[in-house]
Amino acid sequence: MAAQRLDGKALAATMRSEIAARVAERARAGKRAPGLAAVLVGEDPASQQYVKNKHKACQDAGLATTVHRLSASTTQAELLELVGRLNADPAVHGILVQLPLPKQIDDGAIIRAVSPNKDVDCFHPENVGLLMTGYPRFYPCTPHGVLQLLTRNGIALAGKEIVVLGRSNIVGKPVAVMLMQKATATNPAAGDATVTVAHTRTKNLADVCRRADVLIAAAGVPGVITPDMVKPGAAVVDVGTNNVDGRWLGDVHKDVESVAGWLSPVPGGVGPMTITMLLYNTLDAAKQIDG
Ligand SMILES: Nc1nc2c(c(=O)[nH]1)N[C@@H](CN(C=O)c1ccc(C(=O)N[C@@H](CCC(=O)O)C(=O)O)cc1)CN2
Ligand SMILES: [Mg+2]
Repeated sequence: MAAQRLDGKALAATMRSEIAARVAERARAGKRAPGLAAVLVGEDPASQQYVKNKHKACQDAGLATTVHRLSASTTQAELLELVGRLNADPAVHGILVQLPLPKQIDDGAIIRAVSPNKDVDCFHPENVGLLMTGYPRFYPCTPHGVLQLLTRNGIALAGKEIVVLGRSNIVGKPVAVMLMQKATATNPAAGDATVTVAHTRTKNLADVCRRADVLIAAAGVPGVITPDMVKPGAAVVDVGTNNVDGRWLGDVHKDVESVAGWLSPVPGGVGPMTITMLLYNTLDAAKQIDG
């Protein structure tokens, strides 16, 4: 039997209208619109598309959004100067600097320069520390999108065996932390699950993955998860967005569809949820800053 679809496009549409309703409510109460400043350095086509999609999603939900486009030859000092101005601007509640940055710029220096109160990507070490200790200021967008996609489709996580394939700072590490943490009133997006992180040096990868009730594929390698690596009936979340010859391919091989119980598609799974959780964080930042 074919796996049930974890439809990120549909859930994103539902959640974006929920966010739009809350933004409209704030406007009726005389509050300023949550403001997102997106910074794009260079001409990478995928990054341009992601920023365009983020900008449009913000506009559609009633957020105030500006895109700052800088040339590929921008210096680190120039970018730091822009980030400093955005940190000081009261109309800006959230700042996102699209990654990757050109090689002359140290990503870490820019991430650390964004005010932690406006860090809607949740990349700043202060926010990573808060997340790690169970007192999140924000949740990182892709990991939060993965949790929402599972829980809002009725997939319970507490006590489950979850395998995360990938250990990046943006996805693998934070999603593993969120999935293993205890859910509390101040940390609701937590899985209470038993989590294993697998990566390029993992021995017997297929055996490890086959233990999973929930498998999160975030390796960045097209088709790396094959049917023999999946427990029949497992929920499989594909975080891979690999552009191969102009087509979007996930990390999960198409034949997994006949083994998994649930499967998120690429495109239309985690990607739209990542953008939605950015809107969620920008609204949250506005609440934290303006009340
Ligand atoms: N500052 C950030 N940089 C990057 C992040 C991030 O969260 N913050 N994540 C990735 C890229 N990313 C968001 O920026 C992202 C990737 C993919 C998608 C998406 O919607 N993908 C589509 C397929 C592509 C398409 O149709 O355009 C999908 O899966 O349906 C959204 C956001 C690295 N950089
Ligand atoms: Mg760099």
